[in-house]
Amino acid sequence: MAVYTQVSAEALADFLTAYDVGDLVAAKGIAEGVSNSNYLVETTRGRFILTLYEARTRAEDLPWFVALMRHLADAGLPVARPVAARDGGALRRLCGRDACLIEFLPGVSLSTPTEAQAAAVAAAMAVMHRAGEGFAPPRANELGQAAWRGMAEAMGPRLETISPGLRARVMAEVTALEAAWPHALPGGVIHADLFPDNVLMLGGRVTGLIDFYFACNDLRAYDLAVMETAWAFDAADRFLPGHAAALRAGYGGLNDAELAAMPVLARGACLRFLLSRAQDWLDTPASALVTRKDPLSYLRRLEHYAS
Ligand SMILES: Nc1ncnc2c1ncn2[C@@H]1O[C@H](COP(=O)(O)OP(=O)(O)OP(=O)(O)O)[C@@H](O)[C@H]1O
Ligand SMILES: N[C@@H](CCO)C(=O)O
Repeated sequence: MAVYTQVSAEALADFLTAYDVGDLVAAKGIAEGVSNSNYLVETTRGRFILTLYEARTRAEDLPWFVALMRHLADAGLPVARPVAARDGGALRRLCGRDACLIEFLPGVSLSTPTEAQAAAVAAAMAVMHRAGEGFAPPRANELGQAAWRGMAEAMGPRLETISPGLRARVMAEVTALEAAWPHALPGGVIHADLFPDNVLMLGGRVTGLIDFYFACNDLRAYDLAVMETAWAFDAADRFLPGHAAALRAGYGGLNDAELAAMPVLARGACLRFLLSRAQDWLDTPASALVTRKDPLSYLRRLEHYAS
């Protein structure tokens, strides 16, 4: 359950007085998510999401994320707008954490999206990429290709406790991708984590793109490759070619170099999530309330592309 920081009703009511959002009616913690604490807050004026940023999200990056969310919402995308307090700021402190009150968006996250739903989200991603063209300054991808060797080496032999042979497999992949990475493809602002649990939908309509806390500047086609690794496999890690084709068709407009690079980009995406999940796996005790995501699911997806 992703409520690391407990907020009392008194503290929340006091926090809300900084905003022009009415009075507190109800609040409850949201179980989904692993990185930050989220509450659904209802006031006399409507519903909001309150996010308290935990250790993984760096405080100095928050103004960039807030500005990006506003920029994309202004461009007409279904992105939640951070609410400005009476003093104009969107970021405040609450219970010792940086906190942000965010517009509530309707919709639900899908556990088994259809091909048509995957295509609709990829189309929304293409619009998001175009809308990001006017956004500055750039923000480097801290979990991008240049970071993978360091992440793998920092875990070193501990990778073997997840699965025997994992360390050598990961290091070989790091080296292979260093040689094959297509650095020259078109770049821009990307979401970098657009998994089904970061999209809200009502039927075939995309009603929310959420969780921009890994957003950065990187290769646009890499963003689509991240989507493919998350949307085009079933729960048993079997590849779903129809979903992959729907994603590419929905996104549209990939040039020949991007299309040719997709298998390498998807291998990179698999390695990125294998590495971050392995970090979480090793750093989170099995007894913690947060559900650890399985790194080996991403090893199986990696082998689909590497074999
Ligand atoms: N703007 C919003 N409108 C409606 N619901 C939202 C909104 N933002 C977040 N949620 C809900 O809160 C849940 C957790 O949000 P989010 O995915 O941002 O958390 P997180 O801990 O940062 O995520 P992650 O596990 O991907 O790191 C979502 O699954 C969704 O149910
Ligand atoms: N979407 C990620 C978690 C946040 O990076 C995963 O499934 O591993």
